[in-house]
Amino acid sequence: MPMDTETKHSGDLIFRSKLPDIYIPKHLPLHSYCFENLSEFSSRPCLIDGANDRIYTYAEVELTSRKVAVGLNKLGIQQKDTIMILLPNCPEFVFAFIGASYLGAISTMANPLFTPAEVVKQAKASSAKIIITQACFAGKVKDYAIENDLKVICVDSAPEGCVHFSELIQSDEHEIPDVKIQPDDIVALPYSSGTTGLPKGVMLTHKGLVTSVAQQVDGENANLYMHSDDVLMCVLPLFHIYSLNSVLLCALRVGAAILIMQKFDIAQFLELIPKHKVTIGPFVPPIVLAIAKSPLVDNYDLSSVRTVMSGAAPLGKELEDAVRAKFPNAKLGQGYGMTEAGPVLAMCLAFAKEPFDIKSGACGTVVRNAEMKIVDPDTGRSLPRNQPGEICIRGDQIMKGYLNDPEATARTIEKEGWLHTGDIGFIDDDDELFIVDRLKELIKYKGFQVAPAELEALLINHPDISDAAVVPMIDEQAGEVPVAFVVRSNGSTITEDEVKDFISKQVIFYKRIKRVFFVETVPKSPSGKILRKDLRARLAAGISN
Ligand SMILES: CC(C)(COP(=O)(O)OP(=O)(O)OC[C@H]1O[C@@H](n2cnc3c(N)ncnc32)[C@H](O)[C@@H]1OP(=O)(O)O)[C@@H](O)C(=O)NCCC(=O)NCCSC(=O)/C=C/c1ccc(O)cc1
Repeated sequence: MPMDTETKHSGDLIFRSKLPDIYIPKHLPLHSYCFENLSEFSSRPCLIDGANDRIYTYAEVELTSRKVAVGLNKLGIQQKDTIMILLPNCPEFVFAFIGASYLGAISTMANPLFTPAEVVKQAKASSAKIIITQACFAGKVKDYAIENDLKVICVDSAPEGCVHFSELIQSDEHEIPDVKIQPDDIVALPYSSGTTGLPKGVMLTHKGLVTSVAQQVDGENANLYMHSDDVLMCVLPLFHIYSLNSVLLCALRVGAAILIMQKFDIAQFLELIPKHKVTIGPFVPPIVLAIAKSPLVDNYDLSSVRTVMSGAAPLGKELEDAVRAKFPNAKLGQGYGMTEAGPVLAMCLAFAKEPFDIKSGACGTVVRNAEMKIVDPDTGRSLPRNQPGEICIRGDQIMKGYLNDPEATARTIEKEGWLHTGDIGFIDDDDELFIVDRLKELIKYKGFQVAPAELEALLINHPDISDAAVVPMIDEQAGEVPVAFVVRSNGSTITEDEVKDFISKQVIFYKRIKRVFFVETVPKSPSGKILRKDLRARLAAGISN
C-alpha cells in the first residue's frame, strides 16, 4: 500500500519519502557503522587505485586506518583535535579520514589546488593541528606550519621538515586510545558558504553522517541500492562531501569496491570503466557533458554501468537524454545535496532496489527518515504540491551548525530544526522534487562553490576599486562562472584585464573572474544588501561594457 507522503503538523505541510522509515544505528561512531558488516567482505577489494591497479582489501583498509589512528595519536593528535586533509583522491585520503574517526578526531578537507592563502585561511579557522598532503603541495603550508609548530605529513615523499605518511602506519593498531565517541561529536568539517557570506566550517557529526549514509543505502528497499559486487567510480574529489559521503562512505557500508581516479581525464576514465567493470557512476553535469560530447565514447564498452547519478548542479533534459544513449544498461537519475544538509536531501527513486518510475529533470524524492517542506520565502508559510518555494529539510542527518558562528547557524537552521537551503523548488504529485531557482548568492562552477562575498572582499581591497559585486553568469561548460560589476575609484582607469589578474593571483582557478563590467554604482537595498537579482537580470538582458 502506498504510504501517506504528505502530512500537516502545526500548520506545516510536510513531505516524506515513499519508502518507510528504517532503524538507523545512530549510536555507532562513523567507522564502526561503515565497518559493521566487514566480516562479510573483508577479503574483497575496497580501494582500487586507478593509477596503478593496486588493490586494497577491506581488511587492509580497516587495519591501515587503525594504524594511522595510532600514528596520528603518537604525533599528538587527541580526541576532538582537527587534522587537515589536503589531498587529491588517493588511498591515503581514506586511511587518514577513517583513522581520524577512530581517534574521535575531526577531518577538515581542502582542495590541494587552493592558493597558499586559501589553505592557510582554512587551516587557521579550523585550528588544524596536522596537515596531510603531497610533497608538491607542502610548500603552500610550509611557513604557516613552522610559525605554528604544525606537522606536515606527505603521502608520497617527505621534503625537509615533513613526515612521511609511512611513519604513521608503523604503529601497533592495538594501541588505539580508548576514546568514548558521542553521536553528536564532529567527525568531518568541510567548508561551505551556505546561503550567504564567506566559507564557514560545516560541523558534520558521527550521527549525522551515519544517518545520511543509512538513508541512502540501508533498509530492505534501499533508496540508492548498492552491494558488495558493485564497483563505484570515485572521480569526484573526496574533499567535497558529495564524493566523501555518497561514494566513499556508502560504498564502505555495503562492501563495494571504490575505483579511485585522482583527476578527471576522459580517455583514462573511459579506459577504466570496462577494465574494472564499473557499475555505479556518481557524476556531476560537466562529466555527463564530457561523456555526451566525446567521440571516444563509442570505442568503449560501458555496458557494466547500471547506475549513473548526477548531482551538485542542475542537469538539463537534453544532456540527460544524450548521455542515456551512451550507457545501454544504466538507470540515469539525480541526487540533490548540500554540504550543510549532511548532504543528501533527495535521491532518485529509480535507484531503489525495487525501483519507482521517475521523471527526467527531477532531482529525486526526499530521503527516508527525514521531513521536507517548501516555504514561501516572503511569508515563511509552507506551500502545497506544485508551488515553488524555498526547500527546507529536517532530520538527524543535517549539520550540527557552523563552527564558531552561532549567528550564521541560527540564520540557516530554525529553532524547530528546519534547515533552509536557499534553493527554490516544488514537489509534484508523484513526490518528485524539481529545483527551479536559487535564493542564495552562491555561484557553482562545475559543482565547485564560489562565494561572491569572498571575491567582493578581495576586489574592494584594490585601491582603484571603490565598490564591487560578483554574480553568476551562465556558461555551457561550467554551468556558471563568476563575473564582477566594479565601480572604479575616482580618477582610476583600471582595466578589465588588470582586475582579472589581480584576482587570479589570489584564488584557485574556479574562482577566477571571467568578465568585468564597470558601473557607476552597485545596486543595493536600503539596508546595504547587494541586489544580486538586478545584476543577474542585467546579465540575462545582455549587458555590454
Ligand atoms: C571533474 C570535474 C567535473 C572536471 O574536472 P576538470 O576537467 O579537471 O575541469 P576543472 O575546471 O575542474 O579543472 C580544470 C583546471 O584545474 C586544473 N587541475 C585539475 N586537477 C588538477 C590536478 N590534479 N593537478 C593539477 N591541475 C589540475 C586543470 O589543469 C585546469 O586548470 P586551468 O587549465 O588552468 O583552468 C571537476 O570540476 C569536479 O570535480 N567538479 C565537482 C566538484 C564537486 O564534487 N562538488 C560537490 C560539492 S558538494 C555538493 O554539492 C553535494 C551534492 C550532492 C549531490 C548528491 C549526493 O548524493 C550527495 C551530494
